[in-house]
This record gives sequence, structure tokens and C-alpha cells, in this order.
Amino acid sequence: MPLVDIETISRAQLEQDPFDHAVIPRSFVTDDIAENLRSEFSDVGFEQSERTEETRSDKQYRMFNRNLVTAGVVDQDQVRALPESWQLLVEDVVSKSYREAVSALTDVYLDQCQVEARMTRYARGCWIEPHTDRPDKAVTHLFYFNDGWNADWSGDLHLLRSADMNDCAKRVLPTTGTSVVLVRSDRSWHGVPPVAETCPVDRLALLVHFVRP
Ligand SMILES: O=C(O)CCC(=O)C(=O)O
Ligand SMILES: [Fe+2]
Repeated sequence: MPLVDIETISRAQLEQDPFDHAVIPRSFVTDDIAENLRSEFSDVGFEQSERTEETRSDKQYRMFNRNLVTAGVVDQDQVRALPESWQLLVEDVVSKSYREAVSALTDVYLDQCQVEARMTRYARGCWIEPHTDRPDKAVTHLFYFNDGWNADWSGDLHLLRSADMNDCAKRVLPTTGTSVVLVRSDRSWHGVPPVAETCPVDRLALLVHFVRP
């Protein structure tokens, strides 16, 4: 039995403004499953990843990552160390039924794509500047795992009309069960402003990418 709600994902509403995306408030089969994944989100095994040079050729960011699936291959050493709920979730994100659900929702052909998946933690000051994602990332699915999120903490997902973080069409708080599907295009601007210094918790997410070979 999948943990992700295949029916809900495949039948979610694809919005066109500011670019093709869907916000899914309840992405797991039950609230108990979502809550269990939240409570078992890892707090070890993350590596800091940062790019903040002023002389820049690519997007700037700071976050902590734990890679679970790379180029379609599950990192068994990482995944075996996870609690059972997260092992099952990794099985879901590499499954055929999940891929078909995301394809049905987005109308993007994903059969040739390789799945990548990583857990991220954004501590205070972590962020990612506005970007559209690499062109080979056909579709991205972001799952969030915070037990509530105060809008004053910043660090929420911004869907943008341009490369300007202030040119924001929609904001999504990173609360448990919420997920967001983004269809990559030259217009798919999004970013996460820095998590506020007053924020008492890390921002927790699972990022799934369908990458064209
Ligand atoms: O964590 C998020 O909400 C977005 C992250 C993102 O856009 C990325 O890593 O490319
Ligand atoms: Fe992104």
C-alpha cells in the first residue's frame, strides 16, 4: 500500500498561474501517515550545501541535504538507516504508480526520466534564490513536513512571476502533508527567502525530481 495518495495526486488541480503547478494540501493516504513521517524525519546525515559567491554564474543557496535517490538508483546505505515509514516513502517515489500519477497530473511524459530524491533541512538563514530549475528537471514534487509554520518565519515557498522574489503570485507554507508539483519551464520561477533568525525549528522537506536523461 502506497503512503502517498496516488488518486489525489493524479486528480489534483493543475493551475496555470504563474506557471503550471499544483498545490496538494493532503498528499498522503491518511493524516496519521503524514504525522508519522513528520515525526520520523531524520535529524542526522545531512550535509551543508552552499553557494553564495558574488561572482555568480548559477543560483545562490544555503541548505542541508541528505540524498536518498540519485539518477534513479536508491542509495541503499542511506535508506536502510531510515525508519520504516521513510523506507516505504522512498519505495513510493520510485514506483511506477507514483510516476504515472505525476504524469497524469502534469501531462508531462515521464517514462524516460530518472528519479532523484533528497531530504532537505533549512536552518535559520537558509534559502534558495529565485530560479526555474535546470532544464532537464522535467517535473519537481516538493513534500513538506513541518508541524505548522508561522508566516513571520519567512522561508516559505514563493511561486514567482519573474526572477524577483517580491514578484510573488503564490506562497505555500511548508506544513505536513502539503506538497507542490512544479512543471519546469522558462517561466517556472520560484524561490525560498531566508528562514528568519527568530524561527525555532528547521524547515523540513523531501524533494523529488523527474530528470530527463
Ligand atoms: O524547498 C523548496 O520549497 C524549494 C526548493 C527548490 O526549489 C530547489 O531545491 O530547487
Ligand atoms: Fe527549485
